[in-house]
Amino acid sequence: MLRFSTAGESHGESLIALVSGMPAGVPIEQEFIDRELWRRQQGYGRGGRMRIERDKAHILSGIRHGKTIGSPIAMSLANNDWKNWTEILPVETGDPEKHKAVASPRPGHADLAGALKYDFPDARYILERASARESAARVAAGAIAKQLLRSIGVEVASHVIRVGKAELDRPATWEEIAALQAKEIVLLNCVDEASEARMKAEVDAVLRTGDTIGGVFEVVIHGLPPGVGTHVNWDERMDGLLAQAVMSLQAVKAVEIGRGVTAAESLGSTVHDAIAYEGTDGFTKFSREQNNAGGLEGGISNGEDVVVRGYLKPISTLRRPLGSVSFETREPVKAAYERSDVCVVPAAGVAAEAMVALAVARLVVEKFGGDSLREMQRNFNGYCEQIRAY
Ligand SMILES: Cc1cc2nc3c(=O)[nH]c(=O)nc-3n(C[C@H](O)[C@H](O)[C@H](O)COP(=O)(O)O)c2cc1C
Ligand SMILES: C=C(O[C@@H]1CC(C(=O)O)=C[C@@H](OP(=O)(O)O)[C@H]1O)C(=O)O
Repeated sequence: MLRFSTAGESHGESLIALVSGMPAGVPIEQEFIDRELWRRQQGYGRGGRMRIERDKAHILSGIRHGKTIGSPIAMSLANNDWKNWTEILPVETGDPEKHKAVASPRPGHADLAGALKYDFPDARYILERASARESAARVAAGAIAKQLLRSIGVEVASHVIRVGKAELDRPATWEEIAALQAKEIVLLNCVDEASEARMKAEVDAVLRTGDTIGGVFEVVIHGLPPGVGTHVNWDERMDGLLAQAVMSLQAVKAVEIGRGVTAAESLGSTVHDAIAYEGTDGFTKFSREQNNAGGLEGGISNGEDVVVRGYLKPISTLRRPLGSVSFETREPVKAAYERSDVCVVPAAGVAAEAMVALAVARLVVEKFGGDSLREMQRNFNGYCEQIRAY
């Protein structure tokens, strides 16, 4: 089974990503992993920390001569900011005078719930792990999954469709979304310049007022054949697995598959994607004129693009903080503020691509099996032949 986990705290020495269950023989480009890490660091509205970090994956195991060898893949990512925290957060017993307490919990962050749960007098050790710094390790792991998917022609990409009240005002094509991944400057990762300008204005407004803003990103999986995922068990449905994968990202508060949200207020006759048999150059001759289902029916891919949206709440650390209570005195105080991002929708979209790629790669490995890439590709090609001849 393809699995992954991460370790590391925001201001610790490094992050770790561990991916196991990858078939042997998958070509892995270091440059691609680092490019994905770079993409996650972009976006208009990020805070001072992104000027300190230059994320790069250091491969520790599982890859030799540019290919996976079937053993677990371990990668480390250095935190450049660590050197500024070695005295404040030493591994060995430290000087209590140097401890930098987070003594007034931030509404919306993990501070209060975490301090209560783990029995800490302040929230420092909670935010260290709750921080979305961890999503960098997910992106390194996701870059491995993406390279596996690429070897059977499956691509994953994302774009931003909303920042605050500014919305992308037209549908985006796969080609436009895919082209965004190659862009050198990522403002708000939007396919439409005029919409992006309106999104930027939303960020500028909160930068002025000391507030923060959320939004919506969309992840698209392109080139997946029908039949991945299953209806037979609740915990094997692809829609459920994608929802969990994306919802687990920091600040994501809702996940939508296809037109899931507006479908709830629409009629069946307009929502469902009528089936035709037109002889296209797809996996089969069955086709659809629209894709409101977002490529999934019964938790199974249906051959259309799989479309997953993630809804982000506004960032919880505010330059103009909300009311809180001091852990020490129990008196009303303003919530803690050191520095913060104000908008992370593009970055969250890149992290969600990684989560989606990992979830789909797991299902692909389950379906097509394979200790080696050649074995997996043979099974994949045989299956494609079978559904073509259906
Ligand atoms: C890429 C990214 C960057 C983030 N940066 C910040 C930040 O600078 N400040 C902050 O308070 N929250 C930030 N967050 C959100 C918090 O990590 C998140 O709200 C917190 O861990 C609580 O989890 P929850 O919102 O999922 O409940 C970021 C989230 C993402 C995805
Ligand atoms: C470090 C990253 O994001 C961090 C996520 C984050 C949070 O609370 O989630 C808080 C900020 O950290 P700091 O307090 O050190 O500025 C962000 O910069 C990153 O995305 O790589």
